[in-house]
Amino acid sequence: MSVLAIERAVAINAVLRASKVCQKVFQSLVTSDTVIKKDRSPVTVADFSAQAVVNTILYESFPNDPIVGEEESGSLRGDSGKELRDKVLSLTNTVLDTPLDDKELLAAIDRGSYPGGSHGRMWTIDPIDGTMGFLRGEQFCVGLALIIDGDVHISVLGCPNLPVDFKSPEIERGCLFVARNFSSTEETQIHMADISSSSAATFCESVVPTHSSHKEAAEIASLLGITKLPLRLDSMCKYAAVARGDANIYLRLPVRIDYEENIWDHAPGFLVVKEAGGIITDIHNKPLDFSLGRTLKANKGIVVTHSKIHGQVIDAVQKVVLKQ
Ligand SMILES: Nc1ncnc2c1ncn2[C@@H]1O[C@H](COP(=O)(O)OS(=O)(=O)O)[C@@H](OP(=O)(O)O)[C@H]1O
Ligand SMILES: [Mg+2]
Ligand SMILES: [Mg+2]
Ligand SMILES: [Mg+2]
Repeated sequence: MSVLAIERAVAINAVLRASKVCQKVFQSLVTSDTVIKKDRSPVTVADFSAQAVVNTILYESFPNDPIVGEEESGSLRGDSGKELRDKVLSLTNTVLDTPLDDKELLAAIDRGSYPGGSHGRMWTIDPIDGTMGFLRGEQFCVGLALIIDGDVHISVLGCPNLPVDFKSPEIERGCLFVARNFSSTEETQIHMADISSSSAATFCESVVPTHSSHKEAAEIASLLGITKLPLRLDSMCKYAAVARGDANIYLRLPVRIDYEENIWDHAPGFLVVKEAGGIITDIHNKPLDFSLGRTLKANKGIVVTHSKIHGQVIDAVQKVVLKQ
């Protein structure tokens, strides 16, 4: 059996079940299923439930592994949280083999409170990445990664709404990306599209302009001679799109100087791209450092490309963003 084969299988099971939760909610979401967090971002019953599902499944197999998860159970507690808690609980129990009670649900969600760091094993989970895309009925994903001593070793991205083929999106949707170790006959190996000149590239960016500067991305595209329209996708589906050749560049350009990217927003996508042959750095051309806690404190922004054009793209990014 290959290295970390059990972790890989458990992670796939966890992400598939959490993706099922998201799909169930997706068809019947109402306003009261969503709360606005302190940073004014939304979180839905599906985010809480998907985190409870993943954390429960991880705990069954790896009770000693800490978890860095996006969500916490504060708004599900007490009398004020009862309505939401009941919804999250019944949703969670539709996909688990052994049902949880109230207390176990809250404990499962809060098992994601690990502060992160540079030593040993830890999982990181984004139960729904692209919650705004999820609410719009567009792209979102469930992202899970295993980090050991600061390096990402396993990652799984469940993308329930992603077309299997962008050329015919109406035919089939729903993709699961797994890194690393291509293994079975049911899996298809993906690669970055080969490209030698950045002018021929398609670039990916966030849908929401407060998550990544559209204006600066357009200036970078113009410097590189790119004429194709950007592919705007919510969530780590952007990493997946670049990894399988739908696009060639993913730019995440800081809008706020004080914003630190979360490790769960990038570790799962990072390994999918890396294994498909891509290069991932920040706008300073520094490698991403997942060993510094819950955020990528030492990095600013994200630049993902094929190795052949990474230098050209970084030069353009630095001219526009850093005025170098
Ligand atoms: N200011 C700022 N800058 C950069 N990133 C931010 C910012 N604010 C929030 N976030 C995080 O963005 C995550 C989703 O962004 P995406 O680019 O993947 O999707 S989107 O197109 O913007 O919806 C989103 O992840 P989810 O909360 O899991 O959806 C946030 O963690
Ligand atoms: Mg969020
Ligand atoms: Mg996210
Ligand atoms: Mg999220």
